[in-house]
Amino acid sequence: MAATRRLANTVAVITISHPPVNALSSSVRHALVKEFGEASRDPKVEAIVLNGSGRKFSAGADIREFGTSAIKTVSLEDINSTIEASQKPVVAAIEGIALGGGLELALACHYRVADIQAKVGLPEVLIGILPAAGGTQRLPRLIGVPAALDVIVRGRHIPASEALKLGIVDEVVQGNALDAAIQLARKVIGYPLNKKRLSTVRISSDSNLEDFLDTAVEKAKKQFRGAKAPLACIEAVRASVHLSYHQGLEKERQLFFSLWATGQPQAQQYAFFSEREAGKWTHSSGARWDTEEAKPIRTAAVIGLGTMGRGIVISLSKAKIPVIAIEQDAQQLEVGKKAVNSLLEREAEKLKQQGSVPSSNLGSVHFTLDFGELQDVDLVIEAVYENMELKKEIFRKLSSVCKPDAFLCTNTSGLNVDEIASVTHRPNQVIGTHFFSPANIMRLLEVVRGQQTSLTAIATAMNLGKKLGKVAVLVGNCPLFVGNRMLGPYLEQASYLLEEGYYPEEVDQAMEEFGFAMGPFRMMDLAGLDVGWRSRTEKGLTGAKVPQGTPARQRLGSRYSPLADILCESGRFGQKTGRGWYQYEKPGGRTGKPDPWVKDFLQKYRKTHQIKQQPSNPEQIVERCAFALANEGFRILEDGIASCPEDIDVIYNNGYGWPKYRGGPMYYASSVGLPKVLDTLEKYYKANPDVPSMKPAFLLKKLAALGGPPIKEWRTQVGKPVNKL
Ligand SMILES: CC/C=C\C/C=C/C(=O)SCCNC(=O)CCNC(=O)[C@H](O)C(C)(C)COP(=O)(O)OP(=O)(O)OC[C@H]1O[C@@H](n2cnc3c(N)ncnc32)[C@H](O)[C@@H]1OP(=O)(O)O
Repeated sequence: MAATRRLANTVAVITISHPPVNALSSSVRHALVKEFGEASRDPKVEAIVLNGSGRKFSAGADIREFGTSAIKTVSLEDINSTIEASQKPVVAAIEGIALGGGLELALACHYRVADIQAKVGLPEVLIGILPAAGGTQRLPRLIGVPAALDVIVRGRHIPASEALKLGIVDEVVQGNALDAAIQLARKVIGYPLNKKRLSTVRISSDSNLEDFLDTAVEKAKKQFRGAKAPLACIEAVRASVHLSYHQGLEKERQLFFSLWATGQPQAQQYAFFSEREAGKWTHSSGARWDTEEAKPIRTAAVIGLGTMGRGIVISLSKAKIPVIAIEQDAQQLEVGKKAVNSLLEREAEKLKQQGSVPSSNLGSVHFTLDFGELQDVDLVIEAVYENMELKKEIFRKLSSVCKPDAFLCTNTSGLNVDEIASVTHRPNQVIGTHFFSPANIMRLLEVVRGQQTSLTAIATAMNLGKKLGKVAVLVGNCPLFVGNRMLGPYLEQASYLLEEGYYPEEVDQAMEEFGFAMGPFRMMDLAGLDVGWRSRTEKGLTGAKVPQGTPARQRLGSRYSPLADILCESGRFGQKTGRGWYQYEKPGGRTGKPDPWVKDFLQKYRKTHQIKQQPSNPEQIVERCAFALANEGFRILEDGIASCPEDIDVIYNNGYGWPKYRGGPMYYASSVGLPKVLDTLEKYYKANPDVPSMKPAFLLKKLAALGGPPIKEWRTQVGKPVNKL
């Protein structure tokens, strides 16, 4: 049964029952109509309470129904209108979650009681739509336009205590929200309900409100670059100010359909489900997320307190895992300790504001220089800088100090996990955990499986990722893994574009208008140009190891751009030195301005090398950079380094600033059309046979020959996996 009804004296309790999250599917909506109708007609019933089974009110509309005929049967807003118009008081008992349509349903009730652990919100914007069951009209009428706009446009999950302050709920209880709701329902029998019907409330407008809404539009355009849903949300809320409730509803409905027509909701909903699928890893042996048991991680250690290590310590502490933090000398330990403690203070402050007690919600952090203290920890994460010899030295030590069943993780961004594991006595317990900077904020975790990594180690690392609130994606072991490997051809194209006549700010602007959080040159300046330079020097691509007589723009017979090397040779490492592809106000400065030095340097460089200049075409910038990414993604699938295109997209959406409303590079390729992607790459490669990264991948050709099947069918075409996963 999708909803059940029982009688508690004169109060009917209607319980939504659709595990795991009580999504308001067509069958639930039908059941609600039936149960609510019967309760309303039953003369023994004087009040009605609405709750959800499994201590969850509801996660809202069933997202899988969007775009299907099921969504057209029984509209949620019709149910909401019926509830609001009820002559008997209706109380929502909110436990766990009331999100999206779930909160819209609760807003139609006359009263709302929430359990202290509950979270409420209207997160539709995060899946590319707007609250379209009256939410954009009722919430501003309840809590005012500014507060409602913040809730709707940011889509955040609001803790019950804050919801009470905002006025979204009437009561928050420590104990049983259902009992409290029944009590309240009994108490209000016979009270007038008119003021409790939000659709009847009028919002008074003034010029300040108009200015506020106009500013919100400008802010949203900058903040959400290219995403349509936040702007539609603001338009809908604006309608609540100017229009009657019913006209506002009509506007909400129109905005919903116009958003749907942009294709952004489909991409964001694909991204939503892909994230959930990433947790359901499978292994070529047949083992899966639901057959392998993760070991509990009660204590952990982090080696190295640089930027990455600090973020990882905070992540573990926020997941209530006590951490031992190690540095190599007293001075570095002191610096790291200060930085970690200041971040922890900020976290504690946030917890206090949410009404939580920091000491019981943050794991303790103990700082030491002594590896001997690691003998009892369940898991260690090494986070020193990218140097194979240093990492091996640390893993040798860990192997002899840590208890035999402790897991040893390396936070490498691309080094060989097998080589690191080879110096230990327990390569089966060694696994890559590639965090993204800042590790306490970024959601992505690449879990890198080595040849000998055990299934238990995989299950444990994936589970730890979830516990840290991250999206963990299992990938195979190859140089640079998935995300950074794809970055290679992308950055290569960006550099070639500079050689051919563009400037860093033009390439960045095109990619940022496409929706990237940051264009390639801003990204390199932020990360530090010296990182790639060091790696290229080690590989003999630049510096003293390059054989005499090698042409400046060629390595091993392929095209090579030395631009970044030349910048580094001039001491331009990016933000940290105050100069890179841009100039900054000071070393460590954040605001980059186009640099006349770079312009002059590029002009001279092009002249020296007599490079043919391309006419300016921002579309070409996007095509070359985005298709280079996707092409490498196809190769990664062929190699068995990622198990499906969805995983690659999850990595790009959560770790590399790819715009979620474009789904990810593989989804984007699919939506542009694989034959077109293939054709563009083929033309480019024919004209530039010295750029092997743009040679169309075999899998791309195979899928394009099939006419570009939907992305969910690609998996079957990948062929026999190379068993890297
Ligand atoms: C025409 C009417 C138009 C508009 C009106 C209303 C619109 C809406 O309500 S849109 C939906 C708004 N709600 C959300 O965006 C919430 C989305 N869900 C979540 O944020 C999370 O799932 C959660 C906080 C509810 C639970 O998180 P967690 O405990 O970590 O579990 P999972 O995320 O793994 O989810 C478990 C399971 O449930 C599926 N699921 C979650 N929400 C929905 C949903 N709204 N519709 C359909 N399915 C949902 C999720 O995919 C997982 O299932 P699978 O493992 O099979 O994928």
